[in-house]
Formats: sequence, structure tokens, C-alpha cells
Amino acid sequence: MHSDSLLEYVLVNFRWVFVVFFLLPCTVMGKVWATFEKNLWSRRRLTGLDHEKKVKNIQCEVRHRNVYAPNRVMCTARPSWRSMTLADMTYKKCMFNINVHLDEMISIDSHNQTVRVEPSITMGQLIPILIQSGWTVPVALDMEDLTIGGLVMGIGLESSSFKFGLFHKTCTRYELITADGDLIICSKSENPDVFESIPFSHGTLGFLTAVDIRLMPAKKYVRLQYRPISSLENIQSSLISETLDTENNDFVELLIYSKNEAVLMTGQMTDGDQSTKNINEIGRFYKPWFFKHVESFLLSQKNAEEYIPLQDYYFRHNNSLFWEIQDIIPFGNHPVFRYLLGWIMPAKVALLKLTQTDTIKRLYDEHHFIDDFILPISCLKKSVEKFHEHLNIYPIWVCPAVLNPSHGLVHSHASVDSMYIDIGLYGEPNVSNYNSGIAKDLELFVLKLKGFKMMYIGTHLNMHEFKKMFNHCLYQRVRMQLNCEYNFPEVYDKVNKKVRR
Ligand SMILES: Cc1cc2nc3c(=O)[nH]c(=O)nc-3n(C[C@H](O)[C@H](O)[C@H](O)COP(=O)(O)OP(=O)(O)OC[C@H]3O[C@@H](n4cnc5c(N)ncnc54)[C@H](O)[C@@H]3O)c2cc1C
Ligand SMILES: NC(=O)C1=CN([C@@H]2O[C@H](COP(=O)(O)OP(=O)(O)OC[C@H]3O[C@@H](n4cnc5c(N)ncnc54)[C@H](OP(=O)(O)O)[C@@H]3O)[C@@H](O)[C@H]2O)C=CC1
Ligand SMILES: CC(C)=CCC[C@@H](C)[C@H]1CC[C@@]2(C)C3=C(CC[C@]12C)[C@@]1(C)CC[C@H](O)C(C)(C)[C@@H]1CC3
Repeated sequence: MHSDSLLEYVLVNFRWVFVVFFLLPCTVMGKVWATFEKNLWSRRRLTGLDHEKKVKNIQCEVRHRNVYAPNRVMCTARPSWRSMTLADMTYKKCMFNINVHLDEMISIDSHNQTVRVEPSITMGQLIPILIQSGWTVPVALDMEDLTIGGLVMGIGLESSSFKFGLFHKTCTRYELITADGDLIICSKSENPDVFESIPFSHGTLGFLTAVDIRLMPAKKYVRLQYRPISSLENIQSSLISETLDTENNDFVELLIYSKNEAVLMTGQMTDGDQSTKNINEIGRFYKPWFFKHVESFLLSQKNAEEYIPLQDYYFRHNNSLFWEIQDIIPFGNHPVFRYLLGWIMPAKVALLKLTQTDTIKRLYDEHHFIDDFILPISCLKKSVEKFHEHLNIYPIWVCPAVLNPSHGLVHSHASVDSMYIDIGLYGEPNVSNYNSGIAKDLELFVLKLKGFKMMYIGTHLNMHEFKKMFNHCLYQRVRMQLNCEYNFPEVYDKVNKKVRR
């Protein structure tokens, strides 16, 4: 066998060998390096001045492009392999790349309870700093590598979104560099139209350089209740009633394990007291994958309650990349593996992406389904039945989120706040007639139910359908106002499947 094809064969069939013996050690070395760099070399704390200098450099880059390459529309220079997407963002190759890699926390304003951060800071960097200072954010995302900029410019939601909405709803101010190289501030009172249009605009109105996020006091634990439920009717009605109970619940999440079986989780942030028992530090390296732990309550058919340290709770799906890591390291949840090598998990998504071959990509394309659909909560039963018929993938992640009737791209279709659910389907379809063409049918199904879809995978919808799903009226007006037409692409030109391969 030719040496290239041998390597390909090993990478496809024994990806775990490569991941366990090469990528995991690389990830550890990366972590050691990052700690070393932060602690020894970059002792300086960021001051407002440092941030201003970096912003000026970006403004210069934009103005430089305006003189020397006005024909090429702009996007960020963040390489595709670093981003939390499955496919390559091929549009980056023909656009003018501006380096906006600003990744520090700027300041905490305890009086107004906000934190100002640069956009490339990740959840994994931000949350530990905040928790150490006694704070947290209302919507803390579950994967460490997600960036604040990506969550504002895309969308983000979590198990607290039934109370606080999508991630951007907790942001109070953005700093944006426009196509002309000017720096503008956007908030509810300053440039309110731009403020409303930025979420989901995927960097097509300007470059974010700072974001203010609301803070709330952190507590030590999440008291989490697990409740196994059977039958889709019961699952839907129980979920609806828990999302209405915003007094008692801080977190609501559902994992569906088969067409008629699910575990509903509700949680409260608490400091506990001296009598607090049942503390489960699920973030410890030897602990089972979270979705397997939750499944154990379904198997035993018992309600249960545990106290989980706050940070462990936030990143509960990080170690197992929801359930995607089981396809890469099939024995990753075996106790022997966990005790021996669990401490170097998880593999860095960026490294996994950087080293995936074309064959792996093709195999994922043809035999794997990954997507998130956002639908009105009343459509849960109908949607799960549809997804069961066409995909039959379990577990299914269900996360409720309240949407407001704004003029932004993503909004509630009713004239009042309405409860939606994110339905996440990740895995290998178990139906005999599966083909990747089904993805478009499912998007149309969601469009018909007045739902949305996340764009980290891209979309098969055409421009007309896409505009029906996301309200473009205000967005178009703001694009005119900010002179975006020949300087930034339209959102659709960044998220359609032709440019995400
Ligand atoms: C195998 C490997 C794995 C790695 N894994 C990780 C990882 O998991 N996590 C991690 O954080 N880092 C990782 N790194 C390090 C990472 O590659 C670099 O640290 C990172 O890319 C540096 O980014 P930067 O923003 O400093 O920009 P640069 O690397 O300087 O630039 C990024 C891009 O921007 C373009 N660019 C720069 N300036 C301009 C300009 N003025 N105008 C237009 N375009 C411009 C460049 O052409 C380049 O394409 C890894 C590196 C390697 C080799
Ligand atoms: N729980 C959740 O809610 C999860 C959400 N996601 C999705 O992942 C994505 C976030 O991943 P992440 O890797 O952080 O981000 P990405 O690198 O994927 O960026 C997402 C978009 O935001 C734009 N963007 C990012 N930073 C800036 C900036 N400073 N200025 C202007 N535009 C910017 C990018 O523009 P450009 O194309 O120019 O680079 C890109 O279009 C989101 O789309 C989110 O929906 C994924 C997993 C979980
Ligand atoms: C709204 C929510 C909660 C979304 C969760 C999305 C995750 C399940 C996605 C985000 C990034 C993601 C697409 C990824 C992958 C699986 C699904 C992930 C983790 C994997 C690891 C699958 C294997 C691939 O070869 C590769 C390594 C490129 C990707 C990387 C990104």
C-alpha cells in the first residue's frame, strides 16, 4: 500500500490511535504552554490602553484594505480550523482577512454588574476567572472553545436560556469597527438599530472589538434534579411546565434517549450548607461522560438529586463533545481509559479539525448528521416524531430558550416573548434510506413550523427561504447605513453550504 494511503487508512479506521497517542499529548502540551505564557511572560494585566492600541491596529488594517484592496469584501482572519464548525469556511480564501484576534478580559464593573471582554476570549478562559472573582454570566455556554465574538455574531444558548434568552440578550454594549474603519459604540441607547442587528450577523456589519456582558453573583453548586419520563406527551408537558417555573428553576435541560424515554433535568444555583451531601464533581477526569451518567437514571427509573460544582455543571458536555467523542474514541468512557488517560481529555477540537483528512470529511458528510433546530416548544412532539422517522439518532439534546419579538434577524414570531426549544441531533442516522439530501427537507420542515436553525453547520436553504427564516428588514437598513454593501458579504454568503464544505 502506498504510504499516503496507509496513513489515510489508519486515520480513518483507527482515528483513536492518532487521537490518543498524538493529539491528546499535543493538547496537554498546548495547555502547559498557554499556562506558561500567561503566567510567566504575560504578567501584565490588560489595561484600557492596551485594548485601545489593538483596536487602532485593526482600524489601520481596515483603512489599508480600503485603499489597496477595495474590491475584496472582508471577514476575520480566524482560521477555519479554530472555529466550532464542522465544515471549512471556504469563503475566507477569497475574502480579505482582517486579524481581530483579541482575547483578553478588559475589566469587571462590580457596581453595574458587567464584564467587558475582547471577542476572541473563550468560555473556557472567561468562566474560571469570573467564578474566582465571585461572578458568573447568566448564559454560560457548555463548550470551552466557544468565543464570545462567535456567540454574539452566531447565536448561543444554554440550559439557563429559558430564563435569560439567547446569549446576546445578556450583552449590553458592543464596540464595532465599521467598513470605513470607524469605531462605534452600540447599546440600547447608542446606535440602537445597529445594536439590534449585530446578533446573528456573522461579522457582516463590522468587526467586534469588545462586548459588555451582564454579570450575576456565582454560587458554589447547581442542585440538579434528574427525572426519567416516558411518552412524548408527558415529556412535552413536563418540559413546558418546568420552563414556566422561573421562580424555582435556574436551569432546564432534557435528554431524549429513545422515542418515548427521556430524562428531564432542572437545577438551581445554590451555596449549599454544611449538611450538603451528594456532591458530584462531574468535571473530575475519571468521572463518566455526562450523558452516560444521566442515562443511568433512566435505566434505574429513579428520580435523583445531586450537587454539582458550578463550573463542572457549565462544562458538563465538554469532555464528551456532547456524544460525538464516542465515534472517535469508542472506549473513551471505559473506566480503565478514564483512570489512565482521562486526565488528558478532551482532545482540542481545533486540533481534531486541523488533522482530519478529506476522507474523514467525506464520511462525516455522507454518514453523519449534526445540526440544531430551534422550534416553538409546542412542536416538540411533532418534531421528535419527524426526526425519529428520518434520522433515528439518540440521544437528542433539548434546551428551552425564550425568544423576544425584536426586529433582529432571530426573533419570536409572536408579538410577545415565546418559549422555543433547541433540538440538537448529533450522530449516525439509524434509518436504512438515509442520504444527506434529507438535511434540506428537515430545514424546510423547520421553516414551515416558523422555526430557525443554528448556522455553525451551514444551510441548504436558498436565499429566498433563508430570508423567510431570518427577518432581513432592519439588517438591510443597517447595512446601507454602515456602508457594508461592497465591503462585507451578506450573511447568506457566509453560511450557505456552497461556502461551508
Ligand atoms: C498544529 C497546531 C495546532 C495549534 N493548535 C492550537 C489550538 O488548539 N489553539 C490555539 O489557540 N492555538 C493553536 N495553535 C496556534 C495558532 O496557530 C496560532 O497561535 C494562531 O493562529 C495565531 O493567531 P493570530 O490571531 O495570532 O494570527 P496570525 O497567525 O498572525 O494570523 C492568522 C491569519 O491572519 C492573517 N493576517 C494576519 N495579519 C493580517 C493582516 N494585517 N491583514 C490580513 N490578514 C492578516 C494571516 O495571514 C493568517 O492567515 C496551533 C498551531 C499549530 C501549528
Ligand atoms: N451551545 C451553543 O449555543 C453552541 C453554539 N455554537 C455555534 O458556534 C459558533 C461560535 O463558534 P466560534 O468558534 O466561537 O466562532 P466562529 O469562529 O465560528 O465565528 C462565528 C461567526 O462570528 C463571526 N465573528 C467572530 N468573531 C468576530 C468578530 N470579532 N468580529 C466580527 N465577526 C466575528 C465570524 O466571522 P468570520 O466568518 O468573518 O470569521 C463567524 O461568521 C456560533 O455560530 C454558535 O452558534 C456551537 C456549539 C454550541
Ligand atoms: C447548540 C449546541 C449545543 C451545539 C453543539 C454542537 C456540537 C455537538 C458540535 C460543535 C462543533 C462540532 C460540530 C464538531 C464536531 C462534532 C459536533 C460538534 C462538537 C467534530 C468533533 C466531529 C468530528 C470531526 O472530524 C471534527 C473534529 C471536524 C468536528 C469538530 C467540530
